[in-house]
Amino acid sequence: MFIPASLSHTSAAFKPQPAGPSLQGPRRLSSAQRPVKELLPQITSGEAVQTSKLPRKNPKSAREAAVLQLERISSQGTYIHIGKRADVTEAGKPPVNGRLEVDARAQKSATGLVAGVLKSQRRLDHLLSPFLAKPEGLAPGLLNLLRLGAYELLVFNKPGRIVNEYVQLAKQLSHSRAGGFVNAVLRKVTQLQEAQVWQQPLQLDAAASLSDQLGLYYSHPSWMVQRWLQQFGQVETIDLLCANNRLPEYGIRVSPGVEGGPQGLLEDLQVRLPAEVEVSASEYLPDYFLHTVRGLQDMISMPQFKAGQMQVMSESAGMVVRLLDPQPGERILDACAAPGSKTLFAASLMQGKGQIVALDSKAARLKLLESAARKQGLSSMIHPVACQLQDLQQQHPELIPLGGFDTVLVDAPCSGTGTLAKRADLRWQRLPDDLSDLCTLQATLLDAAAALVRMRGFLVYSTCSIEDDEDEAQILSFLQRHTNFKAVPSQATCLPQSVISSDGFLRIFQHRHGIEGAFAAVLQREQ
Ligand SMILES: C[S@@+](CC[C@H](N)C(=O)[O-])C[C@H]1O[C@@H](n2cnc3c(N)ncnc32)[C@H](O)[C@@H]1O
Repeated sequence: MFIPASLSHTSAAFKPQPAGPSLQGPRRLSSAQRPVKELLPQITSGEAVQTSKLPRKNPKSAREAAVLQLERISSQGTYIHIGKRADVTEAGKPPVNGRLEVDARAQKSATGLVAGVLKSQRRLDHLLSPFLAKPEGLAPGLLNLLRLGAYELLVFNKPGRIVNEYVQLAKQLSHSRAGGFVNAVLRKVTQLQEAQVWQQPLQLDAAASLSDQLGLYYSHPSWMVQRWLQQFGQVETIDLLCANNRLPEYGIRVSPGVEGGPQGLLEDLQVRLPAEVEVSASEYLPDYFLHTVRGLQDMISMPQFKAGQMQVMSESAGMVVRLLDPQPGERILDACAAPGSKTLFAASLMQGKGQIVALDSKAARLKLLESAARKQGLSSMIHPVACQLQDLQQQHPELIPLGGFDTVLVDAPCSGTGTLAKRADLRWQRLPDDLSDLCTLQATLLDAAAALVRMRGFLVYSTCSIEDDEDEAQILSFLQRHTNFKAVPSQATCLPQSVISSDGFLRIFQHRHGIEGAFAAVLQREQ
């Protein structure tokens, strides 16, 4: 079956073109696709390219920085995306290889290359594999370098002379003979570039599994695609895969004290922002957020950002806080708080009155929350605690108000499948078994949280997942275990109707709403 280009909703990086050969690899290899081993047996089968060194500590160019970032992701799972401090990893620690020496522009283009390679990885590997005698034996440094070269050639259609840049990089990072190997492989890739292989539209083969074919073409793991096919059907799954491959857009929360709110800030910013920046008031939370389609780096280099007048935060996360509806004077427990964007937004709505206990099991991530709270002048309202939620009663009984908290937020650890456009690496880091482990943890956290809610108080559960098991099914199962709680349907008073499901939950899908996928439910304790 042929999927017409109009169904593909592709980004610039995935522009469909008129008909071409099937996405299944050719059955007979053309000369362009014969393994390089036949040309360079002494290299591909030898030790030289199997033992490439890690890149230097301080990269000098965007491409070298990109290899370094890809190495970090493979070895430490640390993905640094635009909008995050480049010297702090997801775990809240400085990256082991230290600061990058490249300037901000080169760093930005390195980050773009890395995200592009990660989002195209499966298809790139498939196209590279006929040229590699033993792809699994290649040192990761060299494989990542080939992926980057193939990405620039095939997706960006860069001229063939960039092959030489990758050859020099391979020699510098690895071994002089690796240069010859990279040259041979990337020369083969330029032949695929000339044949416009990347631009060929998806053609489905009835004999092969749909999830494998979509997974390969749109570079996602087949198990994820399989789940979404069951949940959404074929056409919507393709929309979802395309949405995950688009460039991410970012929400910007505007601090409450800013004169004129988001609109006022926008007018202030427009005087200084370069013309190519695309930013407007948020469609979903116009009183609190801006939405940046392009130019986040420019936004965060503005003095208003440094002065704490705006913070990077997804509008989906913002809507969870609107559901939480924090009121001045309340005692709130944010049970999975770090790095703290929801705690900070909630505190900023409480007009300086009340207290939020910001608990998280990871002390390093809580440090980020503490420093942001200081910067935003909210420290006096936020009490950070490094502790597992299940241990709070035992370890810190003094933090629990008599009768319980007015509201407890469980922003649970989850698969993050709503955030795949931003977290380009996540699709490869998640494994099918993670889902059942995460569901078990989410249920444990919900049970522990239930015991901390006061009578007639609220429990708000949220995820940035679009998986039913972690969302609706998790809540239905909680309500069966805790018959003293009831679900409170969300009203369209503080949120647009379009994000509220027929069950009354907050339900955002990236391909339907154009912002990060998320879920939230409000539950009330009745007895
Ligand atoms: C989705 S993140 C929270 C994001 C945060 N609410 C925000 O808006 O910035 C989930 C958090 O749960 C924390 N966590 C995991 N297991 C936990 C546990 N047993 N008790 C408390 N926190 C836990 C993780 O360390 C992680 O920071």
